[in-house]
Amino acid sequence: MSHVLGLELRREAPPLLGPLLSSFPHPAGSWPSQILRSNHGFSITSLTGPPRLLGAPSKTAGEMNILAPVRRDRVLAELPQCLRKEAALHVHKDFHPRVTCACQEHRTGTVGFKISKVIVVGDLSVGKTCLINRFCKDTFDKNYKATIGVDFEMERFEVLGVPFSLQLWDTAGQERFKCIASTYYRGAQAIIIVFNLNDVASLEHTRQWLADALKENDPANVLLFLVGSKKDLSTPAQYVLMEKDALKVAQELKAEYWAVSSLTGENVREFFFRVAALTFEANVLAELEKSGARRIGDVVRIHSDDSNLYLTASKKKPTCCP
Ligand SMILES: Nc1nc2c(ncn2[C@@H]2O[C@H](COP(=O)(O)OP(=O)(O)OP(=O)(O)O)[C@@H](O)[C@H]2O)c(=O)[nH]1
Ligand SMILES: [Mg+2]
Repeated sequence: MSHVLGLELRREAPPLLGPLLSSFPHPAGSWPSQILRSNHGFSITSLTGPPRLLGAPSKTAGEMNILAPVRRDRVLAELPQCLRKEAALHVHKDFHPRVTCACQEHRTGTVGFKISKVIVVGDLSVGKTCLINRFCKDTFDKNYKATIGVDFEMERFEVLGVPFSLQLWDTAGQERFKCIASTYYRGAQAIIIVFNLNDVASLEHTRQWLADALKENDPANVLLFLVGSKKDLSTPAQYVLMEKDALKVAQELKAEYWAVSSLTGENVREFFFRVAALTFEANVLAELEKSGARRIGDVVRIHSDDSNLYLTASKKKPTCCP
């Protein structure tokens, strides 16, 4: 047994734990992944005081319950549809045929063991924390408590019969905590940029939030979502006006547009299911491309066109199922 950075480690790891934890939350991709990539077969048995930075996530591995079974209401058998066709990552009715086929034939590689990182950014008080809490805990707090640095939630899904996990990173919108939060941007597979549907300045600022997040991530490998929050506070007429502007920004950013209310729950579940489904789809396509390239012993493409689904999903013909 050994202690590394406050983690009590034991050899004899269950085989699934390595890949699961290889993307465990960590500042700038450092500690747990290094431990678990060391091929010694470690497993985490308890946490004896991991390094606590100001603003670092408050949860421990035990609290995260990383191996929790998938809840019945997190099972996706079909592709959830976009909100607005004008600003969607793609508008296909079903999952990519290659993805469906791979899932049926159990050829999804390591996708079922991976945790995909999703970061949520946007101005202070736009409702990022409430959005995550509405989905993950089905709660809503009307009192504003600023997020200090970052926090995260884990959500387990089953997509087309394959387990799939999202790590939702809730970041601080307040300027003074921004530099802490931005150290957690790296390695995101999806970026959710939130603005307040009742505050046009927060929509304007989404460009800067995205630019900052993309400093740490390859634009070709992330899915973008632009989310208008607090829909319950707009009258229908106000909403229509704001939506017009928001759709333009979403098209400019190549992001999929959503409008939600964490107070009423409107569109919250639909939105996160869409995020899970599209992230899963991109992961499986990338995995298939990787294994295909390996099989023919040719060039391994690192950047999959399919992972950037905005308007490009129909570029390739499926090679397995019709
Ligand atoms: N009416 C209404 N209020 C909301 C909604 N979502 C959030 N709020 C309120 O807006 C305030 C800010 O919400 P938070 O979720 O804490 O905002 P945040 O974006 O996480 O803020 P920072 O952590 O400072 O970046 C709180 O008082 C919430 O109750 C919503 O959908 N409708
Ligand atoms: Mg917050």
